[in-house]
Amino acid sequence: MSDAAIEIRDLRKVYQGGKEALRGVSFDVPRGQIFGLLGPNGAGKSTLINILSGMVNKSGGTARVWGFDIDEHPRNAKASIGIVPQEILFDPFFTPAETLENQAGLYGVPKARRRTMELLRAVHLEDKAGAYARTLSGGMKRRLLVAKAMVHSPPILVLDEPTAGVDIQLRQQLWAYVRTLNEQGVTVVLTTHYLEEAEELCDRIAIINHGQLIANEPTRTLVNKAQEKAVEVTVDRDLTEAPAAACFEKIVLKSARTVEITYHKDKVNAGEVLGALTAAGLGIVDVSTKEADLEDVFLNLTNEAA
Ligand SMILES: Nc1ncnc2c1ncn2[C@@H]1O[C@H](COP(=O)(O)OP(=O)(O)OP(=O)(O)O)[C@@H](O)[C@H]1O
Repeated sequence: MSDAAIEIRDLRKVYQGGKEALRGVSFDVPRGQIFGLLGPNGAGKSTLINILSGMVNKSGGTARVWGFDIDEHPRNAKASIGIVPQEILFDPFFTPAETLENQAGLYGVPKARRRTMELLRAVHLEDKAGAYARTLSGGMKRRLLVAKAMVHSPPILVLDEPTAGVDIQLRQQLWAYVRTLNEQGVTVVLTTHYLEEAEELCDRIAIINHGQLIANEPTRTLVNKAQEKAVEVTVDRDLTEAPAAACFEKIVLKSARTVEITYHKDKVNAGEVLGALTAAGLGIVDVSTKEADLEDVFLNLTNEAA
């Protein structure tokens, strides 16, 4: 069996009407990781996830989930994955406990192996076990969806835009739970528009744009690819204007003695940037660097691809 939790090869989807949502996407999700699938609206992320969960039929290519081909072993493939969908859909007249029991029944989980209360506790909903689903807040419903995706204890959990409409505190709780699951061995795939979140959580990130894969790398490597880097430098005297040098991409006077300099790290290094300040007759008192964030990488890559 392959080491990948999910293996996707040349996956294609053409919707009725001719829209090409996926144009031959191939990648692996390694087991045990938190894997981020990023891309702008309409890039094809939900289509890809819906193909894995059996909700959308692919037009071409292959996909294996936990080693099971989705065409040859659809039941095993489905049993290996828990999906938290983008849309919140519940029967409003079931309570959270009933919702989980029903889902467990659907997956054939024997009564003795059901973990309804344990799951509700994990998502901080134990005190809502008997409340109608319609009385839950948006964030609570979202957490119930995560619990629902885990009732059959799948080795892979997929979250499609899980934090849309979830406030910061609940988001932190949700991520804490996702991290705990991951520490227990669950492979996690998440799609998100929150690049910072992907950067903070994911071991590896793939980016799709217009139905094509444009990046698939460890998060650190991807972040390192951002070519622009900024340093904030405090100098030893008041400045009336920002000094100029050829190696600065941009320089901004932040206060009388502080400048922020942006440079291309593939063209110059920080030493040369600071050297240019010294050459201008300034003494350097303090330096702090600003890490490039994923937003920069993402914009660079999507622009390149366009
Ligand atoms: N059922 C459908 N019929 C026709 N076109 C569709 C259908 N579902 C999605 N599409 C189109 O396929 C493309 C990919 O959509 P998809 O929902 O997979 O993107 P996404 O990356 O998940 O975006 P978002 O983050 O906005 O959900 C879009 O252009 C979308 O309009």
